Amino acid sequence: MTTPPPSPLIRALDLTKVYYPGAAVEVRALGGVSLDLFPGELVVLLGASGSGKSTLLNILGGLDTPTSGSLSYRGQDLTGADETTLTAYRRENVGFIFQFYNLIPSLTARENVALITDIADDPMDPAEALNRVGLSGRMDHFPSQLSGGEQQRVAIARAIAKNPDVLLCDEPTGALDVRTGITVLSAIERINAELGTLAVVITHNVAIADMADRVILLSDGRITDIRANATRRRAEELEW
Ligand SMILES: Nc1ncnc2c1ncn2[C@@H]1O[C@H](COP(=O)(O)OP(=O)(O)OP(=O)(O)O)[C@@H](O)[C@H]1O
Repeated sequence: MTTPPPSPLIRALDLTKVYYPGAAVEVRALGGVSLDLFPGELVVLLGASGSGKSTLLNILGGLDTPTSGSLSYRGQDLTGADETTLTAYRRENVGFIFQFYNLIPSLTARENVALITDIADDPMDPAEALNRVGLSGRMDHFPSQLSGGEQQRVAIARAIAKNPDVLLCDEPTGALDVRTGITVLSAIERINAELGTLAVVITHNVAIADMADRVILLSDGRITDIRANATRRRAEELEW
């Protein structure tokens, strides 16, 4: 008897995205992307600047809608969903991390995380979320009292505190030096391992691809290769 393949958590079929930034100007950011993402995997989305990585991630997370194609989450079709449905999808299932941390300067690390846990259905304690990213000793610090890497880890704690199934990370180390970037990638790796959160990490840094289960290469709005790493390198071992 053969084991049936696992069901994808997110399925994207033939996604296109066309922007019209000015009269008679058309930018085709995605040219037909099909992709299955599975529970618990760590995926790196690799591509040059302008290849469509952020556009794809934003559509996968319900922050943006495709021009054509379809998107489903756990078999629920989200294509053409209204803003209320997409907001519920994001709020219940998706944590986002961006290059810049977007923390509220007048709130402590714990309070920044609590902003989310206060409105989530089944959140973890803010202290637990901060502990999971190695910041148990920094809970009552304000963002200005934290390093860039620590601020990004607060942002990760905020993203995971609502127990999402999906963590979407857009250039999470883009503003950080190598050493600090690695502490941030280690935190993402730990969340993926301990909570089984599907993690998708956008980067243009080839070295980061080694920490993934699968690497998806994007070029000119199309997937040009999907490869599985036979073994994953630990974030701690990465160099660039
Ligand atoms: N709101 C928009 N209006 C017009 N064009 C856009 C818009 N957003 C993105 N684009 C264009 O779509 C293409 C893909 O952009 P996207 O930001 O997805 O690429 P990226 O791979 O994430 O790039 P980077 O690594 O530089 O962030 C680019 O040519 C970009 O200029």
